[in-house]
Amino acid sequence: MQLTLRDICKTYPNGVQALNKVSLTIPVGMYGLLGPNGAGKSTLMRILATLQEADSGSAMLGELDVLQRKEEVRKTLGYLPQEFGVYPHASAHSLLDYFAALKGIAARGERRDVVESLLRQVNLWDVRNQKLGGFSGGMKQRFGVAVGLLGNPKLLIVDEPTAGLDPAERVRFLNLLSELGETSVVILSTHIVEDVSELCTRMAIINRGRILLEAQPMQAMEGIRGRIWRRVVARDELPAIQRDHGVISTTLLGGRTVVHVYDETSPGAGFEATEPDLTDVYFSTMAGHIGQHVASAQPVAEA
Ligand SMILES: Nc1ncnc2c1ncn2[C@@H]1O[C@H](COP(=O)(O)OP(=O)(O)OP(=O)(O)O)[C@@H](O)[C@H]1O
Repeated sequence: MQLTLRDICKTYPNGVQALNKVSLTIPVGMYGLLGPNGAGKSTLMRILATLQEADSGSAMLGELDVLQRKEEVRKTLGYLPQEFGVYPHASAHSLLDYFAALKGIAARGERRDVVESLLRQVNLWDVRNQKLGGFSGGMKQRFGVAVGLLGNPKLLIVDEPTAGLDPAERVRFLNLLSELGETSVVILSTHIVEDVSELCTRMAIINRGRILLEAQPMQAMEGIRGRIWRRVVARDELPAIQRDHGVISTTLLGGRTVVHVYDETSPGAGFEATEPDLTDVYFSTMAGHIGQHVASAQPVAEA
């Protein structure tokens, strides 16, 4: 089973074209959708979660038409939005039980078992009777995952999940997600490159409503090997370097500026070749050095 998107378009009434002919093939596993703020990620996630209409295009989950058969999709869908509003006075146990009932798990015994096993899975069983209002951001996220997993979804949509999590909670959360990618299509929308490089076997980069690159992270990094050059520069050298070279990113390291340049050959003295990481893939794509035509030229092997 896979999720196949074809030419999905969405323009908001104010004229913003949030999605422009988005086509993707998303197999079972963890799939990263990476892009900057305003790229269109949330719009696409909401459309796939049946919360918003596309103007045109199609989305098929196996044989199921996601854009038309909304009721059926909802039965097999888990959605973890950017902001997960919880009822602060409800306990984790009572609220999950309530959501389970809404999801159609009617028999009380079955519901009790499902709720217990999910709370254990997300490591909230010990605090099940505490009020959600007192939970940390990470605990709320994990509670959101438990809600998203009700009914064993075939399609799980996770929108910018790690924003605001401290490093330990983030690791715990990503580990939890990676367990899920074994049997379902899991789409992780994020602007954090590390979330994708740590978790996803496949990914796409989106900007201004367009898919710029569809690739496997490892292959994409391999594809730009030998073309990423690094140089540590003084701040006043930066404008000249930006003018003369294809600078894809500048970062600070211990107060110094580190420049990464995309070039087929050495850009000159002072630059050293560096092992590309997914951040280089991301910025090379955003700068237009690599893109759809490059990725599609390579056969995509099964993960
Ligand atoms: N309801 C709306 N009405 C008008 N424009 C909207 C609406 N929702 C989003 N947009 C615009 O559509 C574009 C895509 O927004 P979207 O929220 O899908 O991006 P995103 O990639 O999820 O960004 P972020 O990471 O900031 O949430 C942006 O230009 C945004 O301003």
